[in-house]
Amino acid sequence: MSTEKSLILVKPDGVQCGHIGHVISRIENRRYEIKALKMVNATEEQLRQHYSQLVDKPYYADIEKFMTSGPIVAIIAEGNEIIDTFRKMAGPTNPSEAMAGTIRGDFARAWGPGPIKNVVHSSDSVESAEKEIKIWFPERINTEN
Ligand SMILES: Nc1ncnc2c1ncn2[C@@H]1O[C@H](COP(=O)(O)OP(=O)(O)OP(=O)(O)O)[C@@H](O)[C@H]1O
Repeated sequence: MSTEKSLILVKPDGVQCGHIGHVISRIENRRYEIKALKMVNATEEQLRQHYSQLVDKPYYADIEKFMTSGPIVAIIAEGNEIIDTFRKMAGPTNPSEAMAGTIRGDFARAWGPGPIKNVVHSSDSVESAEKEIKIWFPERINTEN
């Protein structure tokens, strides 16, 4: 048993299409605990930190444009092995590959021009979660609680 925190973002497409509640329900139905939650407008600096492995990719400008196209909801959720499990619950990065029953399979618009719009982000490791919680919740002094 390994209790972990994950940083989950409801991306601008998820907010605009009315899926905040759906994402929260998926978290709560799985009996994960929501430790913090807020709506924010992402800054370019936050995104450069969050997507530091992708800033050199040709599609980074698309990511930035998409992620600043509207508010996002940032959530810290905690639970047993939440990191791997929630990524399975979200489905693959490309929503056209995501099965029904996953968040992206159920709520993302699978095809269309422009950047991949896939409703949610969630941390991919304990280290990423710690880094991402600091980016999106800098006001939290003690991330242990
Ligand atoms: N080939 C691509 N073309 C356009 N956008 C992409 C591409 N690959 C990834 N992205 C965008 O960059 C984001 C981060 O990609 P990453 O490979 O980290 O996938 P992920 O971990 O499933 O997504 P996220 O980090 O947002 O949860 C994706 O969610 C998507 O919006």
